[in-house]
Amino acid sequence: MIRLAGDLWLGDRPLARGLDLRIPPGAWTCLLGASGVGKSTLGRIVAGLPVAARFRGRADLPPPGGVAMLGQDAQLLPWASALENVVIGPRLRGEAPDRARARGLLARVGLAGLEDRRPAQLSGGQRQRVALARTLIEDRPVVILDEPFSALDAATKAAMQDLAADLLAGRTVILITHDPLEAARLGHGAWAIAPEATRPLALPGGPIPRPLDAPEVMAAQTTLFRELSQPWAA
Ligand SMILES: Nc1ncnc2c1ncn2[C@@H]1O[C@H](COP(=O)(O)OP(=O)(O)OP(=O)(O)O)[C@@H](O)[C@H]1O
Repeated sequence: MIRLAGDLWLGDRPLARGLDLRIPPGAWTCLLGASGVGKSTLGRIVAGLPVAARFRGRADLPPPGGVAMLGQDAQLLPWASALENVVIGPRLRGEAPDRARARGLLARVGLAGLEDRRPAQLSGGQRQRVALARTLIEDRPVVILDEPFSALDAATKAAMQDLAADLLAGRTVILITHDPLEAARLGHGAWAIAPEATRPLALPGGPIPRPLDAPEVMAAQTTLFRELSQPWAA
């Protein structure tokens, strides 16, 4: 279980106090909360990446090298093909890239035949799928998704959510999102992070991805939206 219990500070200013995040293994946990409260920072702390903020408290984190991260912007190298972008991690580490596996992953994300395209020759959704394949090739037990679908149109977003739920099944996933519907579809658990406290949010049960139009998903979306719009009761 990944756990962060304590306070997050930026210089002499508290960002989020009273954090008590528990992230169970093998499940999807969503982090929601106002812009600037520190969600991406928490994701980066779990990933062992540098952050501007300081965390004070108890941190049970995955072992180094155990985390892969996918952000809102695919951050692909513009001059490299889709295939070369997928193998960029091994190449940067000086390892022999497994291009056959990269091709297989591109096929799994629906990009067979587009391996040689540059990012500028792909749609936004296709670029995010390349980034998802790049995340998958790392084969890490913990995956952090930092608003990975937020720039996509509604239909592409739903398709990417389905794909990610399928391909990341069984892993520990932290999904940072502003979208209550996304949390209602994909979360096994969810936390609302606010400056003064963190609290668990109620989600529907059952397997993910939950259907967009399931009554319990639509009801959860409304409840989450209301909860996140309320002034915080610490
Ligand atoms: N490199 C940096 N240097 C200084 N301050 C930073 C840096 N990166 C982030 N911050 C600040 O840290 C705080 C938390 O940022 P973070 O990106 O974690 O928030 P967030 O909750 O993910 O926001 P959003 O939902 O808008 O993405 C913000 O106030 C931000 O301005």
